[in-house]
Amino acid sequence: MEHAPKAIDVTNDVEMRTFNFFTMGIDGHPLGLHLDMAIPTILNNADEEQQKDWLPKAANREFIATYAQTEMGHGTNLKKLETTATYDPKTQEFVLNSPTITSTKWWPGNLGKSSNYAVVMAQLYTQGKCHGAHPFFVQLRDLNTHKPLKGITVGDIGPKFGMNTVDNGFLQFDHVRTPRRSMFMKHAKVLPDGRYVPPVHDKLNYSAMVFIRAAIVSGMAYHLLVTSTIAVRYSAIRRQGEITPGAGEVKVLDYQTQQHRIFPQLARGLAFRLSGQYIMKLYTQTMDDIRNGDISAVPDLHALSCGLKAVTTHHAALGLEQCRMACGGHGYSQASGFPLHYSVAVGACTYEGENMVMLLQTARHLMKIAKAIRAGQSPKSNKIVDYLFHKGPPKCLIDQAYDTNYRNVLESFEHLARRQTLEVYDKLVQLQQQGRNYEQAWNDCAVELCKATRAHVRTFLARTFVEEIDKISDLSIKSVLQDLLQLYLYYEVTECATGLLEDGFMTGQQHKYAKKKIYEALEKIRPNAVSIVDSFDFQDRELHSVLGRRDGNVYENLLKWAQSSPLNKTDVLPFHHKYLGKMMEEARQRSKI
Ligand SMILES: CCCCCCCC/C=C\CCCCCCCCCC(=O)SCCNC(=O)CCNC(=O)[C@H](O)C(C)(C)COP(=O)(O)OP(=O)(O)OC[C@H]1O[C@@H](n2cnc3c(N)ncnc32)[C@H](O)[C@@H]1OP(=O)(O)O
Ligand SMILES: Cc1cc2nc3c(=O)[nH]c(=O)nc-3n(C[C@H](O)[C@H](O)[C@H](O)COP(=O)(O)OP(=O)(O)OC[C@H]3O[C@@H](n4cnc5c(N)ncnc54)[C@H](O)[C@@H]3O)c2cc1C
Repeated sequence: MEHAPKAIDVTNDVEMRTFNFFTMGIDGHPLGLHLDMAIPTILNNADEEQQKDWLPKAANREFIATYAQTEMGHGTNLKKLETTATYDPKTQEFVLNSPTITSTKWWPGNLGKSSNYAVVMAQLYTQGKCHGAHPFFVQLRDLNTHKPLKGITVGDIGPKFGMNTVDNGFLQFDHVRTPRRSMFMKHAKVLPDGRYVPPVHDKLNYSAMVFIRAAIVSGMAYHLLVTSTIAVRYSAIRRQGEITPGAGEVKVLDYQTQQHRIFPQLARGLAFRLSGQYIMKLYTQTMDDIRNGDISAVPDLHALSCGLKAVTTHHAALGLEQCRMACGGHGYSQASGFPLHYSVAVGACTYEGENMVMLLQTARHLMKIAKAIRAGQSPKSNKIVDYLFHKGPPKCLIDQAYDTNYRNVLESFEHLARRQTLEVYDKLVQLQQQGRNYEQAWNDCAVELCKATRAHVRTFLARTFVEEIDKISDLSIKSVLQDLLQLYLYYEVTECATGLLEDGFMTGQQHKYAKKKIYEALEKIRPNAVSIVDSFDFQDRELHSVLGRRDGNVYENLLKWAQSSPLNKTDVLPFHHKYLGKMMEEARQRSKI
């Protein structure tokens, strides 16, 4: 038939994701971990033969797999995972075991009820020696009955803060045997006789985590752009109060405070989107390099993905909350769509590496660079960190008339990142000279180390935003985006003003100048705000929001939404006369006596 709907191609990743997303919503679905973590693990950690066997079946959804790493007792410190996989050369099998309560796998998405396979991270023992955590591809449930296999205890961990459409689960192994070839063998291997062959880089097993950290950056852009769309649209129909007495009530979007609350979230959403594209490209390139035997970019990718993940999830959480509050009372209703987006987005501050831990990972990388700088070494043509080696201007120049492509603003961010990085490095060295060991000194500097990472990530986000806008050739689009860029950059200057003022780099006057540029940008963005968010072309079913409806018919639909609540199916609730009615009747009778 000419107009028959085309079937979804389940082997097409983008098509599948879009389909899942529209049919099952944003708070997760049974295939989430299968698509986002299990398949990437197969792609990057299975050897050729394993891929040939597992990948087509995974793409075709002949099984559903999850990523089971975190345990009840350990999520961050992977060295202390307790699940063991002990090789038995006699049978050429691994024996998987959960020796303690705290070794119970806990949290993996879709593990509870949906998955019948899992990528399981377990401490690998062979020939009496532990080689650290390695991934294994393990069948959990019978393919026909879906019952757990012998020796496996599996279930759901119960309701959570949000994402309750995902069956996050628990899992225990009681000496479960799995073939030798169920170990992912692209990097490390165990030979039939039990000899261990180490990988070229011992963190290559962690590539699925790196993938999600990179993906999260665009994910957070999505959440911010969606919620600022809701807030802008609602603020453009909500009228309350007057700016000019007697001139009638204004749209709340006309208040400067409202613009200052919402527009920076829009600008950050765009910034995250552009950096999200950058880091995904870097991820793909690095994985290609690894396939060709070049692992040199692995530390850079790890450092950038950890820092971006931590900063963007934190800012998304704060930004979403601003959008909610900008919608007043109705923002607190589920009809706004905010509770759903908020509870999904804040999960990302924790999963895939707790944010502080991620900031500190990037800081490790920064400290190596600081060491090289202090040793007088030259930069190594690394676009992301080379600026740290260069001396910038001694004073801030943001208020100079000629600031081609915001060079002066970028140099301010660079100055702060450089100063913070070198200062905390010097402190680390000094503490060690005073007798602290490295780990103690590190802990004493941890807050400042996190600040160094944030300053570095801010520099990266800002530079990427400037460079990407510069590439746009359509002048009408460019000019609108330049307004958002202006807002973004000066907003970030004020956000880190303490650091810029602290060493006298920026003056109080320049701080005032940055604020002036923010207010100027808000004014320029206001007339285009609704068109900007409309241009994202989100469908109403994506926003899940009565307030953010594209047609702006908020009030009549809010009433319909409330009337359709299950509580309103009957005028009088069935148990009214049994409890509250009875209570009031008895009270009335008593007061008559
Ligand atoms: C259009 C739709 C949009 C909708 C919106 C969607 C929004 C979201 C978008 C996408 C999300 C998809 C949904 C996903 C659902 C949720 C999934 C959640 C899954 C999980 O949470 S899985 C579990 C994640 N767990 C963790 O992240 C654990 C955190 N811990 C670690 O990573 C590590 O242990 C550590 C980094 C803390 C330290 O590692 P460790 O092994 O102990 O190593 P060290 O000895 O400390 O370090 C040695 C050395 O190695 C370096 N290193 C560590 N990790 C890596 C790595 N991955 N790559 C490269 N190098 C690494 C480390 O820095 C050290 O380096 P150095 O010695 O300094 O040189
Ligand atoms: C919604 C959701 C989905 C998840 N999905 C999965 C999944 O599919 N698969 C899976 O395997 N796991 C999953 N997880 C688990 C998740 O990856 C971990 O919870 C996360 O990595 C944090 O680890 P933790 O719980 O051990 O936190 P902890 O490490 O116990 O964190 C507690 C506090 O200690 C601090 N802390 C810990 N170590 C350090 C340190 N070295 N330095 C400074 N501070 C430190 C942290 O900053 C934090 O403030 C999921 C979690 C959530 C919330």
